[in-house]
Amino acid sequence: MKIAILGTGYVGLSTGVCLSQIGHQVTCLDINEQKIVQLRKGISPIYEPGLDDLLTMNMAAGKLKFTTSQPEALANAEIIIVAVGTPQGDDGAADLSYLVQASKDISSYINHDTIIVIKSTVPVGTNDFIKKLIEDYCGFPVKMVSNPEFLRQGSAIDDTLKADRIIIGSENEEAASKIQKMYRPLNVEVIITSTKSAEMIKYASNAFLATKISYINEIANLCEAVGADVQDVARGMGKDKRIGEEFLYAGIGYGGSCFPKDVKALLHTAGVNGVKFPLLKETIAINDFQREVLVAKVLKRFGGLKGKKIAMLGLAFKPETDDMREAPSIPIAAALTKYGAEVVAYDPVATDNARKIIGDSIKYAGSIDEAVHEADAVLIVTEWKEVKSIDVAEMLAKMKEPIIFDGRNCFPEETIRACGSVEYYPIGKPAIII
Ligand SMILES: NC(=O)C1=CN([C@@H]2O[C@H](COP(=O)(O)OP(=O)(O)OC[C@H]3O[C@@H](n4cnc5c(N)ncnc54)[C@H](O)[C@@H]3O)[C@@H](O)[C@H]2O)C=CC1
Ligand SMILES: O=C(O)[C@H]1O[C@H](OP(=O)(O)OP(=O)(O)OC[C@H]2O[C@@H](n3ccc(=O)[nH]c3=O)[C@H](O)[C@@H]2O)[C@H](O)[C@@H](O)[C@@H]1O
Repeated sequence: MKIAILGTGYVGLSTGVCLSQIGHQVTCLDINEQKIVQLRKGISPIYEPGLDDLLTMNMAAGKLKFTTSQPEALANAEIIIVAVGTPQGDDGAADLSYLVQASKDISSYINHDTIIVIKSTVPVGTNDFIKKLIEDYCGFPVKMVSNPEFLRQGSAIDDTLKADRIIIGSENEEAASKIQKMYRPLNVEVIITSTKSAEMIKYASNAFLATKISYINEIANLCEAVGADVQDVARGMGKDKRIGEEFLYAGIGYGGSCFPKDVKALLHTAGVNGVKFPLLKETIAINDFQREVLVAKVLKRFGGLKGKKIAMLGLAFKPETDDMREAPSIPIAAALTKYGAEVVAYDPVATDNARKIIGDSIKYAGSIDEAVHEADAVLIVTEWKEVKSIDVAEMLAKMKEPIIFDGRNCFPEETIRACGSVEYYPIGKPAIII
């Protein structure tokens, strides 16, 4: 099938690469010329494991193209997939301005048979609104499909090729069946719903996962108060199939480009529809609180931070990505510097992006060794493999004081105990002070 995709962010690019991989002819369109120039050279603008190989392979096979030209991408496309950003607006609602512009862009190039697929995360009712907008413009009925995306950054390709489910929301049977056919080579379970239910499935899923994280973070705080171990508790809970083992990792709160904005957008949708949804308000409040627990522990341990060198290991909002959007490292760096600490951070891939957001208020190291050299304490912010596989004893030997605040519970108790003299402050379990 001939497919055009608007947007070459995480979603547009991963979708484009995977759809070309399963035999479709895909043209990705972006308004960002710089991204397209890079992509045409086979260089991905994002760090995503497995993406580069599929990108170059499918480009070389002539199945995947990149352009800034609307006629080139849109004129002959049977299916147009919209994967532009829907960031958080000032009032918490999703900002649909990119989507509206993209829809106007599409309007000039479609015919009666073109199927328009909205993959961006959009509030309930948006597909109907976009359908009307396009129809007002082009003057004939259009076929719309809501097809929300569930990939995670860092495992986008695997999540797309081996998805748990594909949601197809449409009031048009023919369009739904064509999109089902488009995905058939993936051999993934398809659930067909109304467009409104499909839109809701996306927000309900993200908000549920965010709530699960806030729940385990609250349990972690309680574990600390009563002397239990949240990792044991999560393991014990997770074995119950009704609960599940995933998303029970206590830490320093959820970040990223989606959970924070999507929970707020769902709360906004609830509000405008007269539903209070106090649970979501608590999910957000707990997450805000959780982002401060690590710094609170540092302050409790040191009193003031003037003259203290603090090493931060990890900046990205999670491992295997260079994305810094809503990363917990941002408020943590701000708080540490506010209290007078000299902060030296290390991240394997997110440093350039971090510099754009955090700026020069902290220093950036080129290695873990450089970051921890003569540090008064280390803060573990992102659980990169490189961080988890540190030789802890060796690291402690390079520091001024052997003190670790671990926001991601990276090290087993035996590893820490084997280090000799150490102060280790994890999340949701007793501190180890030897
Ligand atoms: N990042 C993620 O892991 C996931 C994101 N989503 C949702 O998917 C959507 C896209 O997310 P990302 O890929 O992260 O966004 P992004 O912000 O990284 O990329 C969006 C791209 O769209 C381009 N764009 C904007 N207007 C355009 C237009 N008129 N024509 C062509 N291109 C245009 C931008 O230049 C940009 O390159 C959002 O609604 C997001 O909530 C859903 C699942 C996962
Ligand atoms: O809509 C989206 O954009 C995507 O949002 C999340 O994916 P992503 O943000 O890439 O990353 P996650 O792995 O879900 O992690 C989100 C945040 O939660 C945190 N987290 C995750 C799991 C956990 O157990 N504990 C925890 O603190 C992570 O550190 C990270 O900050 C969802 O997992 C995807 O299904 C969804 O498609």
